[in-house]
Amino acid sequence: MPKVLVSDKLSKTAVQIFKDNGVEVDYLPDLGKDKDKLLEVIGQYDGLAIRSATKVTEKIIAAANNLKVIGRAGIGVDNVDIPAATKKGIIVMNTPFGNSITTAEHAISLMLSLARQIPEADASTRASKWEKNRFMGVEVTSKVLGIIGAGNIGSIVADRAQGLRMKVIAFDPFLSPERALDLGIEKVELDDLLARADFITLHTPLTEQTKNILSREALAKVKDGVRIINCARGGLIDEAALYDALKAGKVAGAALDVFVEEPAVNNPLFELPNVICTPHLGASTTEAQENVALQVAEQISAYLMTGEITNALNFPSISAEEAPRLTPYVKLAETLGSFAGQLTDSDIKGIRIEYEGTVAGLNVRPLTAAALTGVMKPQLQDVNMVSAPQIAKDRGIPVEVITREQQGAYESYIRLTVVTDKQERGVAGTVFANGKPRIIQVKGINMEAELTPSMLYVTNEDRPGHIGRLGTLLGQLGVNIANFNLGRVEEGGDAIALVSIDGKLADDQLATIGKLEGVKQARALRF
Ligand SMILES: NC(=O)C1=CN([C@@H]2O[C@H](COP(=O)(O)OP(=O)(O)OC[C@H]3O[C@@H](n4cnc5c(N)ncnc54)[C@H](O)[C@@H]3O)[C@@H](O)[C@H]2O)C=CC1
Ligand SMILES: O=C(O)C(=O)COP(=O)(O)O
Repeated sequence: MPKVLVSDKLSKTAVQIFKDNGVEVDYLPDLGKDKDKLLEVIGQYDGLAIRSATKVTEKIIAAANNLKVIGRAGIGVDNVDIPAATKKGIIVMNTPFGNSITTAEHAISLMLSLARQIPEADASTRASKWEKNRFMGVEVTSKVLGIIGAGNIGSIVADRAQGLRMKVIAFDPFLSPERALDLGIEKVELDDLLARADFITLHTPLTEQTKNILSREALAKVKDGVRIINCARGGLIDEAALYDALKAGKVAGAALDVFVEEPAVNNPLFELPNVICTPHLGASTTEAQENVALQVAEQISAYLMTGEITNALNFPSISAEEAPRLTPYVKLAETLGSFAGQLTDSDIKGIRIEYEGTVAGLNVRPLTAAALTGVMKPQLQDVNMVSAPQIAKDRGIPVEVITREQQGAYESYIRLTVVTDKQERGVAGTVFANGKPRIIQVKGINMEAELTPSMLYVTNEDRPGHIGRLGTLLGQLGVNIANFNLGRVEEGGDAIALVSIDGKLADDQLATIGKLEGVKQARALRF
């Protein structure tokens, strides 16, 4: 039974869902904050469910020897080292929609709180000061709201702001003009947004491009008296520059749910009266926490129990309907890759994968990942479908994928070609009705062979007596033949024998076969 650790404060709904799906679960919501303890125990788990408090660093991933999936009950995954997880073959998934309404509502709440100085007015009233004249606010109706990042949350904010009769403009290089039209917002450049917005709200992930998007220079360009809301990620604003702009009155107020350092303690911004702070509460409503906990537990369970992949950030999705249809082709692709990989001794210069017939109409990305896994496994034991495409990329191996939906002699087939300095070696296969992969061609030579756990691959010249000699020699070596498959280019030309044998061939047996008259090459293959 797979075992999952919940190391952050997720709704307990998640625990029940794991149990209902036959997954063992340890619910230790404070463990994520203790990185030494996490390091100690992570090796026991197949799955890890987190929010933002657990930092899944390269060190944690290195120790996570059984981990197959990390599920983020929420959106931002900047607390997970995704490249390290990918290299170790661990799927990283999130729940991209479960808390977006809640977070958008938090942004709107903060905007209105800023406009009317509600936290300060509340504190003053409780202190029995009744400072009616001190708290003069601003209306939001007809004001310009500048949204940086009009994705899931940004577009909900736009919708709610339009309900408040605001004019919404947005800077987002990936926002299409059609989508902007749909949302009823004006797509603008960043400088334009800075110059025009009365309120600016940030809704991008933290990336190399968005880090300090509100830099000192950007803050110098804002409209005097702008109010800024950040419910996305701390590093989007240069906090020191914001401090100066608030002090100087250039920025009239800022409402921050997220900070460069979290938990935020003794942050200089706390000293300023025109700043409202919340402790990363954007996603904290009962509804959102139920949504994300339920969703992440379902997603993690589905992956561990059936191979279904949803909302993975480092692997293409595989739906519940697709998973069973893809399974035999995943096996075929990996087998073809393994066949070619075991025969490849020199540096790989390129890999070509052709899908023809029905298979070409399926989701071929997981199949390509499986083929690459097969090719690399003989050299890298730990490679899997998640890590293989990244490893190929890191090694500069170009991977070409060709799909042709029209059917040929077979309803579906896959051909994989590995290109090295010395040669191009192609191997093709199909899946028969029993779901088992079959080899149908090796190096352009047609044959039909089922792949069994232990096989002998022999290339030779097509000469009379060869089969007899090979069979006799195998008998003398005490090797039992389970199946014998043959193919040749033409009479007297290059030929191949693919022999299923019982047990494993020893090195000296293989060397003896290699010396047999007419044999060009003899290799032992394992599947
Ligand atoms: N405070 C909290 O508790 C929560 C914070 N968040 C954070 O909110 C942020 C937004 O989340 P979603 O809307 O779900 O993400 P999303 O991926 O749907 O939208 C992000 C948008 O940012 C845009 N973008 C990317 N690079 C950009 C750039 N250089 N300049 C301008 N726009 C850029 C993208 O095109 C996309 O439209 C994330 O950082 C997420 O972690 C999400 C939930 C809760
Ligand atoms: O979903 C996100 O990106 C969030 O920032 C929410 O964080 P949390 O789960 O509340 O720690």
